[in-house]
Amino acid sequence: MGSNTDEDVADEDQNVPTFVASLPVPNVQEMVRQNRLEVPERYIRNEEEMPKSTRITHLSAEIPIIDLRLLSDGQEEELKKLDMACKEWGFFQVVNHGVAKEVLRNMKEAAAEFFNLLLEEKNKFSMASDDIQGYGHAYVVSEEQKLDWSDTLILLIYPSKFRRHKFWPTTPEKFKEIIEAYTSEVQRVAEELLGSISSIMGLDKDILHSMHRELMQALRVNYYPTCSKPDLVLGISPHSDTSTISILLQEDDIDGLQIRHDEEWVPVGPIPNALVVNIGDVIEIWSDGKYKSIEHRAVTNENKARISFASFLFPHDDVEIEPLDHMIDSSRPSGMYNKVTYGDYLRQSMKRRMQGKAHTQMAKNET
Ligand SMILES: COc1ccc(-c2cc(=O)c3c(O)c(OC)c(OC)c(O)c3o2)cc1
Ligand SMILES: O=C(O)CCC(=O)C(=O)O
Ligand SMILES: [Fe+2]
Repeated sequence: MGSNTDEDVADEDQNVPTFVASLPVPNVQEMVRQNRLEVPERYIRNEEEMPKSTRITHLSAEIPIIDLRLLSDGQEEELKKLDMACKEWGFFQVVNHGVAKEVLRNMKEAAAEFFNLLLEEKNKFSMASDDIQGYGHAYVVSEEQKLDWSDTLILLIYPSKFRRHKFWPTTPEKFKEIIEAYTSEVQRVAEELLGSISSIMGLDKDILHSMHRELMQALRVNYYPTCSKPDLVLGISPHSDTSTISILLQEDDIDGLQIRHDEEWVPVGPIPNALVVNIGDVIEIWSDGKYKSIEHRAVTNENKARISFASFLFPHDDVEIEPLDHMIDSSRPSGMYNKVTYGDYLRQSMKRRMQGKAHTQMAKNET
C-alpha cells in the first residue's frame, strides 16, 4: 500500500489533455427504447444529405485490401498498393494484421454488454461538461445543429499516463482488460503501418512515429441504435478525421460506414475480422495533400443496432504539423498548408461543427 501506481498518477496528472465540451443532447438508445418509431425533427436531414439516393454498391469491392504481413516484410507490390490506396482512396481494409480473433470478439461482446445496460448504469461514466472522455455525445456545438443517430464512449488510451479511469466502464467486469488487449494490438498495427507509410513517403521507417513525440491513441466506441427511418437520419455526419491514421473495427455483418469517392458515397462492406484504416488530416498535411484524408459518414439500419470501434492515432499537442519539404510540389513552393500546432488544430476542429472537411481550412495556405 502507499506506492503510486501508474493509474493513480494518471487521474491526478494536471497535464492530461482536455478537449472541447459538447452541448447536452438526448440519449438516442434510450429514445428508441421508449418509442421505437419516433424520430424527432432534430435528427431529420435535408434532401442532399439523405443516404438512400446515393447508395452505390459496385465500387465497394474496389476499396483496396492490404496484407499487413506482406507490407511489414517490405514486399514491393504491397507497398505500391498502399501508396495507391493513400493517394486514390484514403481508405483501405487490412487483413493478416495478427490481432487474434478472440481479442476482436471479446471487444465486440463486452461493448454490446455495456451498451445494453440501463441508462442509469451507463451514466456513471458520463462525459464531464468540460471533457470529451466518457459516455455521451461529442461535437455538438449549437442548439440548431442536426443531431447524429448515435451515442458514444470515448477514452484516451495512450500514453497510459493520460488515462482517466473514472470514465472506464466497470461492467462487464473484464472490460478494462479487454480494452487493454485490443488497444495494445491497435498500437502495434498502427506502428507497423506508420513504418510502411514512412517508406512510401521516402523516409526511414521510424521517422513518422518519431514525429509524434508520443504516439497518442483515443478509442471511440460508437453505438448506432436501430432507426425506423434510416433514410432520413445519419449515424455520424460527414467528417474527415483529425488523426494521423484511424483504425476501425466494424461488425462482420452490418453495413454502416460510407466514404466519399468521386463525389459518391461508397459503402465500406465489412470483411470479417479485417480492420478498416483511413488516412487522417495529419498525414494529408505532412504529404502536402498527396495522401488524402477522406470524408466519411455512418448510416443506420432499421432492424439492427451497430457498434463500431474507431481508434485515432495522433501526435502530442505540442507537435507542429506542416508539409514535409520533399513532398511539396515545385509548382507551389510554399505548400498547400501552413504550420499549425496539433493541439490548436484539434481543438479548433472540435469547436467548429464537423462539417465534412471544413475544419481543415484553418491549416490551408491561401496563397
Ligand atoms: C460528426 O461525427 C464525428 C466527427 C468527428 C469524429 C472524430 C474524428 C477524429 O478524428 C477524432 C480524433 O482524431 C480524436 O482524437 C484526436 C478524437 O478524440 C478523442 C475524436 O473524438 C475524434 O472524433 C467522430 C465523429
Ligand atoms: O462507425 C463507423 O463506421 C464510422 C465511425 C467514424 O468515422 C468515427 O468514429 O470517426
Ligand atoms: Fe471518422
